[in-house]
Amino acid sequence: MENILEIKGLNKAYDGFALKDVTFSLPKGYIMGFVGENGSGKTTTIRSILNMANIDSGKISVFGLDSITDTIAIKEKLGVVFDSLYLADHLNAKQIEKQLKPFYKDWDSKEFADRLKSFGLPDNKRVGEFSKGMKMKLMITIALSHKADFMILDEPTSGLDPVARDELLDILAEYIEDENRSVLFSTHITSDVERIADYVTILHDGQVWFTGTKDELSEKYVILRGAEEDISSALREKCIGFHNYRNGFDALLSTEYLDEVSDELVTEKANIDEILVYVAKEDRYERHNENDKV
Ligand SMILES: Nc1ncnc2c1ncn2[C@@H]1O[C@H](COP(=O)(O)OP(=O)(O)OP(=O)(O)O)[C@@H](O)[C@H]1O
Repeated sequence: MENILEIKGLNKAYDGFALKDVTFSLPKGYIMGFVGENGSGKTTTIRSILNMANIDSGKISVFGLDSITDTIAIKEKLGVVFDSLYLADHLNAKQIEKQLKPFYKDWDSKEFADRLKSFGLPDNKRVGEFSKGMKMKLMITIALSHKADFMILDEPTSGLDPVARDELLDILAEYIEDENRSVLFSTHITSDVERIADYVTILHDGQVWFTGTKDELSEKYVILRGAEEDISSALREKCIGFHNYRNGFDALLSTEYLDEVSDELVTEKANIDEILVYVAKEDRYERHNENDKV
């Protein structure tokens, strides 16, 4: 399977935060949801892909091209949607087209006009007066008009109402129907990932905690519940985000340890939101223990 995006051993340090050996890839024809707690490094990774951050080490390829030396060729076929509009507020869509067109070999004015119409976007209103959903649609219109084969969206659905979100997800799902195209989108709304993504990458504290298909993720972890006396200390050690409360405990467990689960304990499927919460709890638990040692 051909990869549209390959990130290998990406390291990027800021004061107090670092992306550590970030490695994942996205095949052509698929949508990847990019998730992780606030400050886990999603935007920094996206900025690294776009050559907007000076990476310390690692290699990033987009369409098989190098993200640093082939930036111009990559931009020709890459559509970028940020949650804040990067276009001049005082211009209308028509004027924006005029500005952008010279930068793209394959700019398609008919596609631009047709998309504006189908998205119900006026071409004579200043984009500064657009709603958030309208701005998202305009950025997507631009990506489609220069025939982008890969769309990277940083939190595209945050702040959209449920109807606009639903519409945006439909647009992305339709976009990859042409099997040569892919989408990478970061989000905190994991139900959007459950709904349209084929692949998921979970970033935690600057590191890839999981990358793979959504099915692999849901097969890899379960929630384990029960009374504390029914779990062996060996199995408890293997739990992620173990949390005990008055009537028992819950934790995330890798399915590779299912044969160690006693009959008294209960397992349940875990959704992405739940997985993220257990991963964060594990971290808090470790930190708490470190504090205990001091
Ligand atoms: N230019 C910068 N200079 C210094 N630190 C930075 C810079 N950009 C990001 N950081 C730090 O890097 C860390 C990761 O930030 P990043 O925006 O990549 O996370 P994120 O996963 O996108 O977060 P969120 O979900 O809250 O948007 C944060 O601690 C942030 O303060």
